[in-house]
Amino acid sequence: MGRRKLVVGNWKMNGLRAHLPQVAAIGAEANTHASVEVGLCVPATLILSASEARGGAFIGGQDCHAQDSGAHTGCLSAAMLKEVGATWVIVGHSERRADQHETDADVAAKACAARAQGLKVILCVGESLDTRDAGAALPFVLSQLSASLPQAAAADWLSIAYEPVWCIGTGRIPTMDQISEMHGAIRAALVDAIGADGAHMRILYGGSVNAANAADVFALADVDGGLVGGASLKAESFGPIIAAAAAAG
Ligand SMILES: O=C[C@H](O)COP(=O)(O)O
Repeated sequence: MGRRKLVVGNWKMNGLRAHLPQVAAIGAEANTHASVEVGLCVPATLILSASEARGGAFIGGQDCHAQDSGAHTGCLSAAMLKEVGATWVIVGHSERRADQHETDADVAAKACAARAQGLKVILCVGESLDTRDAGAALPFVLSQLSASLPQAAAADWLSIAYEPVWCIGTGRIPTMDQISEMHGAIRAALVDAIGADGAHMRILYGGSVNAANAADVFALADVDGGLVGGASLKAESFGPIIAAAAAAG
């Protein structure tokens, strides 16, 4: 469907100013693979300086509040992220769903708030190991997707990341058949929910993506790139993942 590969690093709660040379190196890597859209979602404290060092990569935040402003101590609005240089934001990461008890409705509201500020959004979904082992991964993820999908969802500003919780930071990934099955089901659900534009929306795989498995994952039909945690912290590990996306076309 002509979907451009999208590879995004999520630095989570990692990175100080001393790590900015890695942003520059990854940005330079992005420039050598123009067929791939590359981004880094860094800690909010680094967004401004990372935006100045970003090269060919975009800079994003890792969460935003659903409100534009107000009495929400410690929270950041989409407008605040945008003001310091973010052009994308992740919402609904499983770590926030677990640690901050974010609901599907919260996630949908955050996505809408980001969209209202002109930010592009990566919306995360994914099942736990218990759910996978119970044979309920597909209905769980599709239900989560349906309930988290924001109003006016469209491929030009929204991407979906399928991140099985049991694969995040564990070194485990699903089988290629399991990834294909889930991404195909998400694709069908998107077309069902928003119509033909659902065929253009990018669906990323996330969870222990590394240089050794990226080529196989990115070659799958409905995998349009990756959301990468640990391996995105350094150009030497993220660069080969970007290159694998470029090779997969
Ligand atoms: O947002 C990224 C994911 O949680 C994946 O993290 P990971 O690549 O360290 O497993």
